[in-house]
Formats: sequence, C-alpha cells, structure tokens
Amino acid sequence: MAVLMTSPMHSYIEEELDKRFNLFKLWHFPSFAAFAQAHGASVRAVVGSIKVGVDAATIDSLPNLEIVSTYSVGYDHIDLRKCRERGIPVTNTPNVLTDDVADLAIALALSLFCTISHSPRRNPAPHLTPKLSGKSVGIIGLGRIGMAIAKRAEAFGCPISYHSRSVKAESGYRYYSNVLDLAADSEVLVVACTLTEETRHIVNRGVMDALGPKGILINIARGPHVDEPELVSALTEGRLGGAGLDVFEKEPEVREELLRLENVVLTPHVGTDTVETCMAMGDLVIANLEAHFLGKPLVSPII
Ligand SMILES: O=CC(=O)O
Repeated sequence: MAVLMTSPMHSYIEEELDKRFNLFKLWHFPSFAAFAQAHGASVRAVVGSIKVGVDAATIDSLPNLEIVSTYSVGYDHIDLRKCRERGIPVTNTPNVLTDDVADLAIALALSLFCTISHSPRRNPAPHLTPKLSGKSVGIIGLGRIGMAIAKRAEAFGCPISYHSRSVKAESGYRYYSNVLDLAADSEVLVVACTLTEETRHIVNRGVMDALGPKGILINIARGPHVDEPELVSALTEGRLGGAGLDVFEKEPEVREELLRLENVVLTPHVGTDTVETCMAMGDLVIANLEAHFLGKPLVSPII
C-alpha cells in the first residue's frame, strides 16, 4: 500500500507509517514531477502537512489516490474542492492538539505582558510592565481551541468575549457579531478561527486601531488572518501595543521588520510541537488511514 508524505514531520509518524505502508517521502525526490512519473500511479494515500499541502495539481497527478490525511487540525492547505470532485475523503487531527495551541496563546500573552523573553536586552533600567491577570480577552473563533484559550484566560481572572460565525450561548461568554466592536472592547485579542476566504485579513487596520495602543494581538491560527504590512505599521507607529505571533502570512518567511520590533514575540509555527501531541497526531493520522483501508468509518473526517 503506497503512502506519500509531503514533508518531514516528527520521526515517530515517519517510523510508524514506514512500519505499515510502502512509504514515499517526497523530499527524497528531486521534484514532485519526478516522483509522480516514477510512482504516482501507485499512491493510494497522501499524508500532508502545513508545510507542504495537497493542491489540485498533486491530486491530479495521483490517479489512484483514495484518501488525504493531514497531520494538522487546519486544512486550508488541502484542495477540498478537488477532493470532493474526485470523491476523496480528507481527515485531520483535531482535539489532540487543542491544549498545546491554547497553552502557546497564553504563553505568548504572558511573554508580552511580562516581557519575559527579552527583558534583559531591552531594559537595563527598572521597567514596569502591564499585568495579564484581569485583562479583557477577546477571542476570534470560539471552536475547540478558542474555548480552551478562554478557559485558561478565565483562570487569570480575564473577562472573556468572542466573535464567531454563530452564538455559543452555552459558553456564557459575551458575543460580538463584529470583530471591530470585539477589538474595541478587548485588551488582548486572540485569533483562533479557521482560515477561509471570509476570515482572511479579519484583523485589518481598523481592527488593530480599535484594539489600540495598549492592546495586544495574539495569533496562533494562520498568518493570513492578519494584514501583516498593516500590523508592522500599527506596531511601529504605536497604534497597537504589541503582538505575539506563531504564524505568518508567507511562512516560513518572517518579515524583517517583525524580527526587529521590540513589542513583538515570535515563535516559528510551533503550536503543536510537543512530543506528546506530535505522537498523538501521528496516531490519529494512522488510525484514519487504517480505518479507510479496512473499510471502517474514518476517525476524524473533514469530508
Ligand atoms: O497549524 C497547525 C495545525 O493546523 O495543526
């Protein structure tokens, strides 16, 4: 059974896939075209990642492709339209990574408020920072990850508000039907929604200005949610207080200006990169592939 991995992942998933399948690692080939010509017809499953997704051209080059399983919760890098057209199911890795991503959101906020990551180089003189506890937190997207962030922020005594496609009355948090109002009433704005055409640049200049010079933006979702040139201007001009970013508009590139700014804390898209979570994600990818090949219901299907 031939399975194609699109990019290097954690060694655990590579080893476990290798034990069960005839595993092809795309990065061992000079190009996708070279791979497809030699082995494309044998591939029955693709394991994609946020680094190298699965686009229409890839799907078209694999005539016997039966399933796409992404080693991620997000699936904006998979051409779902094409998969639907070909009747190819797609699975992702929800739930198992929720805690880690929520932990990172809080870590970025704490790092900014307490200037943990760069206080020695920045402040030779005593310097007071704002506290995180009690700050109003606005969350864009109250799904699994948004909710986990809310629970953690609640433990810091932070009042929680949110914006999402639908009202989640059971959460007990304050709902805003538009992001601008949410930002205006928040001291920390966290992006935790799925990337779609509707949510691309959901954090635009107006939202940054509404968040204001003391406001902190945290993005642990996807880079294109935020208009990055506008973010750089807002941070440089002091219209926005700070930003904690795990994701960037054109990964793996990071804008030079962001690297230089002092009111910014950056991590290189590592929201799910703990040993335990990477192993659990690997297990879920494999469970989906095995279910598919045994004709059983998929564990975590998207389509
Ligand atoms: O970004 C990480 C993921 O989507 O799992």
